[in-house]
Amino acid sequence: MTIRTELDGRVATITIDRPEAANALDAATRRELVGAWRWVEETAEIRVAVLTGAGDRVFCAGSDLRDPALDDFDYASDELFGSPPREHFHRELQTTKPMICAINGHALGGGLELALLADIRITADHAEFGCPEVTVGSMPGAGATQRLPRLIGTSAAAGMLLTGSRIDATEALRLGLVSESVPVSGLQARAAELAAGVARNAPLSVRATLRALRAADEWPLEHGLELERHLFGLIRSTRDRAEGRAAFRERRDPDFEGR
Ligand SMILES: CCCCCCCCCCCCC[C@H](O)CC(=O)SCCNC(=O)CCNC(=O)[C@H](O)C(C)(C)COP(=O)(O)OP(=O)(O)OC[C@H]1O[C@@H](n2cnc3c(N)ncnc32)[C@H](O)[C@@H]1OP(=O)(O)O
Repeated sequence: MTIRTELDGRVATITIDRPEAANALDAATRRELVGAWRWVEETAEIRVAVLTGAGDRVFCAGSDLRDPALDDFDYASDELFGSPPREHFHRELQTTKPMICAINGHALGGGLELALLADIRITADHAEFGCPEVTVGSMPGAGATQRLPRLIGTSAAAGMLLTGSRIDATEALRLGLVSESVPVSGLQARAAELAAGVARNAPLSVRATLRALRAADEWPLEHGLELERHLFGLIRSTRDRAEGRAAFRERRDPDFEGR
């Protein structure tokens, strides 16, 4: 097993555990990672997930350049990614629950692309970020060409993707690629604090907010506002909204049940 999963109350942690290979993603690890993603999605008590890597040097070095099984890997035909049809395979790469990425070191290629799937990214301050695919005759294949420019701007993304150059944690913070940069010794504790801050909130409210938030990257403003209005209407009728208002009036902590 090269993907470790842990559950602490309502917080799941997924760890890429191949430090001897810079946490690179060979075929087996990819399959285990998809399985972990699905576990998060299907486990009712999980309200938020943290994705991180083993060790304190590399988060993930991307695709395993030494795995012969990947030499002619084709997403379209692979039973893992080929269905649903290729054009939707990226939908497989996101859960409906919030994902925090605790970037414990260098995030390169597919490793950066995994981090881009998260909703909140915090990094160790020694980490470097890049997509070196073009330097090894490949190209980003798990979303960087679409997600990175939306996050940091086309010019900054082009500078990284076309040269294969890396940026450090300070630059990643300045560009908004990450929201926080901390010493690696405090990274997991900070990720756990953020995760707890999400897990204590009304789960339906969090998931509705996340759904609308994710649309902001892809939808025209008017459509996004319409989605927000629609979701707001649904949340208005939940038991948890009534509980939240009652708890405020009675000066007590709310007891959210996710309904
Ligand atoms: C629902 C969710 C499911 C998600 C499933 C999967 C999602 C899709 C992800 C697939 C990826 C898509 C395609 C992707 O866009 C393409 C790529 O990623 S191409 C690969 C790009 N990466 C690189 O080029 C990084 C190369 N490595 C380095 O630059 C350095 O190794 C490092 C990472 C900066 C670390 O440097 P150091 O600390 O100095 O350590 P070493 O270099 O000595 O490495 C240690 C050890 O690890 C081995 N190693 C490093 N990188 C890789 C790698 N990419 N593949 C295989 N092995 C790697 C290195 O050889 C050393 O091994 P040793 O020699 O000690 O045996």
